Amino acid sequence: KISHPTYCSGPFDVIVHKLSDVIVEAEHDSQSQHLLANFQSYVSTHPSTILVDPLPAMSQLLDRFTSYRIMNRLICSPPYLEIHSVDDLKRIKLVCKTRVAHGSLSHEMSLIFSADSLADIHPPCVLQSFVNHGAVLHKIFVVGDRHYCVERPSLKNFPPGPCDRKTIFFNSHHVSKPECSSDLTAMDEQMPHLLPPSSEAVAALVRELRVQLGMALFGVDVIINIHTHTLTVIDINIFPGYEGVPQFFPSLLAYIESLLDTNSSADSS
Ligand SMILES: Nc1ncnc2c1ncn2[C@@H]1O[C@H](COP(=O)(O)OP(=O)(O)OP(=O)(O)O)[C@@H](O)[C@H]1O
Ligand SMILES: [Mg+2]
Repeated sequence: KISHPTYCSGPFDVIVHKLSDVIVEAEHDSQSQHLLANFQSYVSTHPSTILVDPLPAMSQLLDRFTSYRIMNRLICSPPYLEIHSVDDLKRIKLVCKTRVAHGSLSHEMSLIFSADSLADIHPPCVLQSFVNHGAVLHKIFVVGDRHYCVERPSLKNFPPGPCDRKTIFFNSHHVSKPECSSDLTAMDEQMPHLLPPSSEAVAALVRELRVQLGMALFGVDVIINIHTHTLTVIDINIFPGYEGVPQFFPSLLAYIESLLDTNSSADSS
């Protein structure tokens, strides 16, 4: 619609958009490229229009190579696997995720249980250590300077030690959507419910991520390691579906108002 002259006329004070699909499609589709170019040119020729969120910042989250590097910078350590003995190669547990982080194919994942099974992966992809977390995912939804935490089902624990399991292929949306139930999320053993992450830790994480990403609307998926109780970020999402967050629209409006206030006081000074 943006390419239509009447939609471009504005003037707009603030633009909130969800162009993630278009950015992904623009890789191979000229109509999407055209739409993005029009959008960018509107933004460049209207510097007083506030854009939530800038396209380059969003693009970072569409590529797991980039977004996982940002995620890792938070704790300032490169990812590594400790391989103490040849036996360790038989007990690795990895989650394999596609490089592209958005769109239907991006949710096709696999769990790898041995070095031999690395033959099952389809690059480009990331391999992340699988962390036992008691099948509870904490989704944090960020809306400007506010954020909300929602609990969701998640992958169950897998016993430590060597195992000869074959690769498990799964679709992430079949394990962590609000109402979904799957064999992969049903815990076999009684697992004491871990405390949710502390609100201070979550607030600090969100603050840091907002700076690193330069974005206002995004989601962070965190789990709690059942062995170390460490808060662990496993994924960052572009403009997530804010279902389960009834405060989304009021918060978005409050955020937009605060942007406009800041803008008008900057104009008058
Ligand atoms: N490192 C990990 N350790 C344990 N479980 C993991 C790990 N990474 C992902 N998972 C499990 O896989 C699910 C999907 O992971 P992820 O959030 O990366 O996928 P996604 O397709 O981006 O999903 P969404 O769009 O809901 O964020 C998580 O909800 C969690 O249950
Ligand atoms: Mg995700």
